[in-house]
Amino acid sequence: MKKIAILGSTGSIGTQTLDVIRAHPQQFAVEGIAAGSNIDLVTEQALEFRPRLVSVATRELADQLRSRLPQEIVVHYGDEGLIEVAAGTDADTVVTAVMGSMGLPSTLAAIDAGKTIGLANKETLVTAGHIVTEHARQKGVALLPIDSEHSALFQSLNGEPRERIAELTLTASGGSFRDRTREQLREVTVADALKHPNWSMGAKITIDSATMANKGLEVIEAHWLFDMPYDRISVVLHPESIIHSYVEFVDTSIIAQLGNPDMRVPIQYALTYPDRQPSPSSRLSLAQIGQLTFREMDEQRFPCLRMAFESGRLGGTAPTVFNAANEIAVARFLKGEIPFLTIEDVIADALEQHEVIAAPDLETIHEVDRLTRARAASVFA
Ligand SMILES: NC(=O)C1=CN([C@@H]2O[C@H](COP(=O)(O)OP(=O)(O)OC[C@H]3O[C@@H](n4cnc5c(N)ncnc54)[C@H](OP(=O)(O)O)[C@@H]3O)[C@@H](O)[C@H]2O)C=CC1
Ligand SMILES: CC(=O)[C@@H](O)[C@H](O)COP(=O)(O)O
Ligand SMILES: [Mn+2]
Repeated sequence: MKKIAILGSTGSIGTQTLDVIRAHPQQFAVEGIAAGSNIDLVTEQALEFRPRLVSVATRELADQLRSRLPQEIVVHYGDEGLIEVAAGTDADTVVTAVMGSMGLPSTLAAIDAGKTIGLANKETLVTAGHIVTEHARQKGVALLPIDSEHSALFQSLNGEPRERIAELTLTASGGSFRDRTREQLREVTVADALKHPNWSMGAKITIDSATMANKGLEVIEAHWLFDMPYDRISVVLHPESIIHSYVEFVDTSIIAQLGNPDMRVPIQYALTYPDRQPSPSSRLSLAQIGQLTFREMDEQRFPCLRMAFESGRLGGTAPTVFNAANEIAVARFLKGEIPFLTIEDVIADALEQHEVIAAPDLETIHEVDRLTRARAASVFA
């Protein structure tokens, strides 16, 4: 029986991870779950899966939760609680499914405790990729991708050595506004932006898909996960989200992973790896789909992707700034404080004013993240 802890159990990835576990009760047990403030759902989850540890965002929520749960389930809260669920249980695998670089300390704690990581929280790798991968290397811990594109690349690579790889290509759906002109983007609403054509996901990543920042974060994520230089990572528009990404090898062969857009498949693969198990996901019929389409990526149309590539190539603290500015800009857009196109202005402003620091330590990353957030919160008000 594999023991699992989930950071962000009440979110889109967290609930789908529990769906996978529910479908395989003989194979998985839940050791710990951490959530933010959805107290009703986390109560239900704790009563159903009986983890040893549960954590929520605040002391008040923890007090409420304790009164709803049997005594043997220990309830923690706050940043320490999240770290306790990441590192303080007997879990073999920790699924990192909180949103944003707030997931960095708990991901590092899980790695340092020797846990296999099912990595959904891409922002941790973007903000501190060299530190996360170095901790994993030193501890001999696997970072198993959950992000659909990276799971596809991981499956397509199938352990082939780096020198046989010519290029990694990430597919991009184009998000909610893929067929709108930049002029039309001036008027879009939050409700429009939250309508992703293919995937049902949390709000922040859905906006990232619409700005193409998601693909930018994923390029940097691929760089760190697969130790690949940026000039051997590319992005192609693929509106159907059926080919989840592909690898071209040096002999020109291309190997791809395909499937209906359903996150339970990559989540399950990270939990069962290297095994495969039946999935409740619907089977893909290419004959029914008829055709798959592809388009060249236009970096003028999607400047967030260009800025992500630039940040990745600059390295050091540049991706930290890209990520922090994006997180704040998206939160402001979701609150109705700034228009959609200002998201990219906030990121561009943050990158322009930042002097990149090479090989930053953790303290420097935290400080750059903090300063970037402070500026991004008030610029273009
Ligand atoms: N959704 C998807 O299909 C995909 C997501 N990802 C990545 O996975 C990550 C999660 O995304 P997604 O599931 O969509 O996000 P959601 O917004 O749906 O979920 C975020 C989770 O984090 C929890 N959380 C918030 N604050 C805290 C806190 N202080 N302590 C502990 N937990 C907290 C939330 O709890 P609560 O709701 O209780 O407040 C919720 O469980 C992101 O990094 C995203 O980029 C990657 C690929 C696909
Ligand atoms: C499901 C998943 O992995 C998301 O990151 C998804 O890739 C978003 O799709 P696009 O960013 O391609 O719109
Ligand atoms: Mn993805």
